Amino acid sequence: MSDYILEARNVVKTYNARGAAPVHALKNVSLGVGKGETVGLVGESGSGKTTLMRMLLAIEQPTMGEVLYRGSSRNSMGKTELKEYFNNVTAVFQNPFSSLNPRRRLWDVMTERRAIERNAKKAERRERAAELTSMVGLPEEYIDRYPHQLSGGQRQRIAIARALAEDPSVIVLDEPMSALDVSVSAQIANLLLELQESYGVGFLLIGHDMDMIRHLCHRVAVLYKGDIVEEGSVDVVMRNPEHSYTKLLLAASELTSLEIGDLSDPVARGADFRLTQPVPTH
Ligand SMILES: Nc1ncnc2c1ncn2[C@@H]1O[C@H](COP(=O)(O)OP(=O)(O)OP(=O)(O)O)[C@@H](O)[C@H]1O
Repeated sequence: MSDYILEARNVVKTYNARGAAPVHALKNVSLGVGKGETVGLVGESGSGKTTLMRMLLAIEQPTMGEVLYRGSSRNSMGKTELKEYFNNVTAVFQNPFSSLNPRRRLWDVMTERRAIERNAKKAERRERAAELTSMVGLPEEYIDRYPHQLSGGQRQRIAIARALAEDPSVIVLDEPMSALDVSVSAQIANLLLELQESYGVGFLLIGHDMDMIRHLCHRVAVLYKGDIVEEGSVDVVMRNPEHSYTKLLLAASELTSLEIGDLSDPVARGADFRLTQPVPTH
């Protein structure tokens, strides 16, 4: 048995639309995330990243192969195991402007699952929401706000807080910084590092930004036309990329670093912005 908390094993996904040729979105993909580990998943548009994410979150079923949580196949899970899987494998999506229900206050947004799964009452939910808000570096009073009263970075913090609500083992992050500007992205990256250090949560980080992947990930996998063409520790892959697409991504990131500054620069990374510091401005 592997040590992965969440794992895709030999996953194939083919989309068949009537009258069109089948789309082989995932050909035979195996990828796992261990406890407290951050795995980067990179690949060009259409390579299958979202499809793999949907399989791992059990939003869709693979055509072949399986998804396992703590070694149990999703297909053979009973009701209790499924509940544990859904509480333990959560997600943060790309766009914090569309992923939070605009008609609900933040305490309600963050603890919805607690209400459904545990029939938790309002007082308990508000208490948990206040804890979560401070875990992600926002003032507790924010729980009574609506999403539109927050900046993009603050909304993404709330989306992360919502994903943390039931103490998950793995969070799948789908390009969580892509709608944010560089300095806010750097602050969110620091928050992820701190959350991992404090709570041992594993991350699957989907993205294109090789600087961010280098900064946050232990391992990286490169998806290309539905296959993982390269996988390994970030250091090895970045220093010695083998596949031409990996080389291309790295070359592109070198160009952007020249334009926007290097993330290894502590100021550009927002390193002075820690959870222990006062209220964030973004
Ligand atoms: N429901 C679907 N029906 C048919 N084809 C689909 C469906 N979902 C995805 N595809 C196809 O599967 C392939 C992989 O798509 P996917 O969205 O997983 O790529 P991606 O790497 O996430 O791309 P992007 O970075 O643009 O989001 C694409 O060719 C896409 O058109």
